[in-house]
Amino acid sequence: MRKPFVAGNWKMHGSKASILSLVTGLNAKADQLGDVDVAVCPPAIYIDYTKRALSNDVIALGAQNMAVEPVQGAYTGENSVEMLKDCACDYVILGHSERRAIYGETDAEIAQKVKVALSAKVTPILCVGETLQERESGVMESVIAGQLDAVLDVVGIEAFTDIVIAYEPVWAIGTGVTASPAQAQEVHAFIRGKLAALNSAVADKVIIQYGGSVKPDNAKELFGQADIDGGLIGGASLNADDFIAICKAAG
Ligand SMILES: O=C[C@H](O)COP(=O)(O)O
Repeated sequence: MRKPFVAGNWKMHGSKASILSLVTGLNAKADQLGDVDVAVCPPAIYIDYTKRALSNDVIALGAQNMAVEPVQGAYTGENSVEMLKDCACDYVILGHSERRAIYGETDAEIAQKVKVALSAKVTPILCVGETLQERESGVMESVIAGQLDAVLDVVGIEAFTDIVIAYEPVWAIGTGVTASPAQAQEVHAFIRGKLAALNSAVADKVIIQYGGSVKPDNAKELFGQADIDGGLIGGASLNADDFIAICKAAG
C-alpha cells in the first residue's frame, strides 16, 4: 500500500509577509492532515524562512530546482544539493515543464540532476508530461517514455524506489483545465506499467503524483484513481485552506 504524497510547488510566488501568512494557516491546520506525506517547495531564497515559520513536524520542505554540479564551486546563481540539505530540504522538484520549456533543461541534464539528488539522499520529484500538441498528434506515450528512459538510463530502475514521479500534462498546468480522472489514470497506469516491465516490485512502490489544476473540488476524484498517489499542486498550494483540503482528500 502506497502512502499518498502531496507537495505544494509555490513557483516564483510570495514575499516574507505572504509566506508568513500562508505558513501560519498551514500550521493551524497541520493536525488535521490524515495519513498523507506533505511537503511545500518555496522559492529557494525563502526555504530557510519557511523552515523557521513552520511550527509542525508533518510538513516537509522541498526545493524547486538545484544545480547539476554535485559540489559547490564557481557556479554563479546556483544552489547545490548540499545547500538544499543544509536548509532542511527532503525533496527537490526536477524537470518541471517550466524548467524544460522556459530554461531549456534537457532530459540528459535532468537525469544528471536526479543522480546528484539521489547520491545526497534528497528525494527527486521527477516531472514528466506532454504538451497538448504532443497529445493530439498521438506521441504522448513516447514523449513520456523518453523522459523516463533518460533517467532510467542514468540511475537504473532500482533507484526509482527513491524517486517520486509527478505526471503533469503541460496543457493542464495553471490553465484551470484538469485532466479528467480517467485521462490521468490512463497515463499513470502507463508509467507504472513501463516501470513494471523492468521491475514490478519497484513499480508497485513508486509514488506517482498528478499535477495540473488540482483544486479542492476535483482532488478527491483524481486521488481516488488506482495509480494516482497524491499530487503536485501549484496555484492552490498558495492558499492554506485549499492546500490542506487537497492534502486531506489524499489521506
Ligand atoms: O508544479 C505544479 C504544477 O505545475 C501544477 O500547477 P497548477 O496546480 O497551478 O496547475
